Amino acid sequence: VHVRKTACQIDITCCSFEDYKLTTEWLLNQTRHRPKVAVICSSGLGLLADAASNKQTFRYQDIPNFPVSTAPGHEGCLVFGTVDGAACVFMQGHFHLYEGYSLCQVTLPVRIFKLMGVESIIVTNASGGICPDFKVGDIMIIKDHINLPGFAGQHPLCGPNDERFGTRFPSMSDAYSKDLRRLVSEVACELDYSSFLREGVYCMVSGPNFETIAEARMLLVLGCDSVGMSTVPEVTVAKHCGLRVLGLSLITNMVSLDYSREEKVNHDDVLHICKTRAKLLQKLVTELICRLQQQNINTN
Ligand SMILES: O=P(O)(O)O[C@@H]1C[C@H](O)[C@@H](CO)O1
Ligand SMILES: Nc1nc2[nH]cnc2c(=O)[nH]1
Repeated sequence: VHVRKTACQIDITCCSFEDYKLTTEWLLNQTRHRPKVAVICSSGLGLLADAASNKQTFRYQDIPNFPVSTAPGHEGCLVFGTVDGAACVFMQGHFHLYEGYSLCQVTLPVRIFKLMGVESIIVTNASGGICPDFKVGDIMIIKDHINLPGFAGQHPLCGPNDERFGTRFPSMSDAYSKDLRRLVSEVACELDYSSFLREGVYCMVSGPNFETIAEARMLLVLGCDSVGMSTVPEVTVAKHCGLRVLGLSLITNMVSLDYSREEKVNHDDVLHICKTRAKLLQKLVTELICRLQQQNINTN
């Protein structure tokens, strides 16, 4: 892991291809699992890994080059296991800009998954609802995103491009796989989730503060349906290296658009809603992985 200067002379920590390879080989030497699906579990959603069997767990602090989770509600464990015979890897907790990590560190696991042979990645997060039709507890399939830090140069692909991962100028017009979105909506309908299933645009802000009312109003005008502090860097890097991406966002609070509203959002409430909805999300993600596995069997 190296420290280098960006064009504006900010020190950023970044990784070389050899760093990614070293961590990948270290993990592959410790486990027999060869996952095709990776799941990033956000704040309070580590439980998504509980449905896996034959589990093997590594603490982030024990994995070479891995950052450690400092955000409350993030267990900081990498869990390998099988779901309905499909080998998967789950990140129980992920990394955020507001923790002081560079976007290279935030996205490091995604490139390791790629080198391991992962093909599809399911990214989850907790977010605040901007769309007035949304309700707390809704599950939003991410259709698209707005990379607000990226507009200001905080972008995980800034710096020298390594062609072994992907092209210098990747397209992001189809960042979230249409097939996976269709499949997850079918699964959600069968599970009778339609009354709280949404689809929309997720906007990333750096955090760590929640939005001012003026910022929330601006996000509404910009076409955002929900806002959070993660996901976009991981998705951008996943898309860059050719992974199929599905994003699921749990609406944990409604963002205030009104100066007269007294209610204030806080992280404990976010974690509480995650806890109450984690089982539902777990069922959805597990069923989706089973379907992907069946499709694989049928197409091979
Ligand atoms: O890890 P995610 O993005 O799901 O967590 C959200 C954003 C902040 O980390 C935190 C705010 O409560 O929840
Ligand atoms: N930025 C932001 N992140 C969140 N994560 C969960 N809720 C929120 C929210 O209201 N705003």
